[in-house]
Amino acid sequence: MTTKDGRPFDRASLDYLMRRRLFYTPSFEIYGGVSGLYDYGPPGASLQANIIDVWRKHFVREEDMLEVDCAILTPHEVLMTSGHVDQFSDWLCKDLQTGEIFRADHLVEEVLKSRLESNLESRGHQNEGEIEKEKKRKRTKTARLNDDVVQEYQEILAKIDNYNGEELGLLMKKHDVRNPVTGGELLPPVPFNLMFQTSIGPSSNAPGYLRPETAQGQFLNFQKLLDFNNETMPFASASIGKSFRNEIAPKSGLLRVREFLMAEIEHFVDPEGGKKHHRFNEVKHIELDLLTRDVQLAGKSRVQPMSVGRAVEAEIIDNETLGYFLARIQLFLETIGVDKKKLRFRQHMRNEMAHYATDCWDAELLTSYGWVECVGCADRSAYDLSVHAKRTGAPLVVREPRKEPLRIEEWHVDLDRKIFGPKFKKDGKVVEDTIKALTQDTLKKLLIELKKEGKITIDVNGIGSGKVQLDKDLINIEKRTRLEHRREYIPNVIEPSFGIGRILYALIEHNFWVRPENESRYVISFPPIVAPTKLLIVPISTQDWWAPTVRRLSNKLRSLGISSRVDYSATSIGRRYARNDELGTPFGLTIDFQSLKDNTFTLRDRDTMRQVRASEEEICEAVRNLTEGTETWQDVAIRLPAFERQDVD
Ligand SMILES: Nc1ncnc2c1ncn2[C@@H]1O[C@H](COP(=O)(O)OP(=O)(O)OP(=O)(O)O)[C@@H](O)[C@H]1O
Repeated sequence: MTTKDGRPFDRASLDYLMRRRLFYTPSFEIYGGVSGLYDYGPPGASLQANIIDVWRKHFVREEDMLEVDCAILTPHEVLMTSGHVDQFSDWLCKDLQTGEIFRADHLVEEVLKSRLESNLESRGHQNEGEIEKEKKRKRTKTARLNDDVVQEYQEILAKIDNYNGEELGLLMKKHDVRNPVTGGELLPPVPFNLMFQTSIGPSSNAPGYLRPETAQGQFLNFQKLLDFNNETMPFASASIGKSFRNEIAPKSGLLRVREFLMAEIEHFVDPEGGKKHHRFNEVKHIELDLLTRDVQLAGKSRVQPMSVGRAVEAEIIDNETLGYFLARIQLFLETIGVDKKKLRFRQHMRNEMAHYATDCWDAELLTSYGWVECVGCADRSAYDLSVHAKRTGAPLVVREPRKEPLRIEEWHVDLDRKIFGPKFKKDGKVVEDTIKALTQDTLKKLLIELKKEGKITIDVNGIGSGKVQLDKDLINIEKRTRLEHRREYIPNVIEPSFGIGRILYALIEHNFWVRPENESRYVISFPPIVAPTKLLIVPISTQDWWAPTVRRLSNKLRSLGISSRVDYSATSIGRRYARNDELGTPFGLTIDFQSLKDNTFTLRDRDTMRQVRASEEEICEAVRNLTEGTETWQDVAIRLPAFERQDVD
């Protein structure tokens, strides 16, 4: 991977910077830490808050979404109904000898990738001495792979999210995947549920879980939200909050953790009429880099750039609403500063999706750890509302008056009560319920039988012989027409689901670079909109006489809604700027002796290190425009006089 300016990306330096400047740090570190748990320090917490702020404006406010904040502790029954208790699992395999535990799909991926890499390396060594080659072959064990095996490995890797436990077990056997450190054999993969279980209340007989996603709370409140929205469809709810997953093997810093912030949208849409979106026209020209299901099935990872309009038209993306959100996700990621060249949308393969989903795309960001899913966007159909409604009896449905009443012709059953009651006595209810539950097709067939035989026989569970005979004096079946004035349906749900920690980390990687003229000077070029601090105020020396001016400027900036920090430290201006370049602070304002005389200040741009000098009013206005995004640095540099001062240490 390379940085924005095309130089090799150096993860070790970034990791060091993250810790040193307290972007984030392992939780409970002085107790030895717990893997997969992190605390955010001041710049990290502020960056996260700013990303969330943009998210709220971009999605919730822009689309009048109904934001909710639901309980994290979730009763067992809810997650049983949603399918999480039985299915929210990853596959783990254990090394009996060492007791080590691996996540099966990640292990297969890592082992095959490393074999491919060492195969490439060994080919590169073909001209070296025979002894050297032999040593290398022994070390890497599988170094010489023939072309068929290379192709097979590549195909497996392209579909790695697609395998179930049994298939992963077979792959491990076939390709001799073992404990990478000891070479020990592993037991076949078994499912491991990712939810943290707990009990609610003192009696410990009310089992519950920490929620693994925020979605369920939104589904359970559907009817109340629909009512709040004046029964108007479509509408979306949104929620920002912590979710918890007991990951088998947390790794890659913030990318796979056990507690993380999610921002999720549940957009409820009428399943009839092709799931159109009334604002689709606004986004249909937007180009997305799509990695389609078909390309992955062919074992490839080539993206196809395509406008979202074309992709929906060609039925590559299932429907307009899903396409609309994919485009909006891209716009959001670009706004916060994600590098568009490092963004792609990967379509899920059929058996990778939940069985009820009709289509699903992940927004993946390229990081030094490879492509990482940062936003999932799925069409979950009517699954969630249907299962909760069925389990609880709550009507999670939309009832709408029809513009024109619908004429419905249907088969109807009449029973002669005078004969029915005495004939079936205590079995009457169960017989009647069974008749009521007969489908239209069955009734049609029974009518033919009734006409022909003068009687019909139906199966009834739970009574003596399991069958009852009904003759034509007792039952009448006929077609009737009724007018339906209201329509009732269960909405489908399109769900964009954002993992804020993954986005935050990828954003940092995409904006991290090193000044070519001084390799120890790191910069993070956050756009002002998300930068933890927008402006650094730097008095030229530590004396007290700057204090009134600093106070006045700070107050003024605060009243303009611009977050600033003052650096009074006794080091050189250049050092102070460099420290803030590392924090991603986009602008610096210097107060010097000239400022005390004529109330002019200099303003420095982090990325170009260029400076301008102007009056207090002009500088404050420029800072406001720059942070609100109504002006760029180039605009300001044209408008205001340049100032030449080196960033000297
Ligand atoms: N363990 C985790 N750590 C950090 N973020 C996560 C984690 N699991 C999921 N997310 C984030 O939540 C989003 C939505 O969750 P979703 O259930 O779609 O993820 P997932 O498909 O289970 O992810 P993965 O396959 O990587 O485990 C993801 O796109 C990701 O950004």
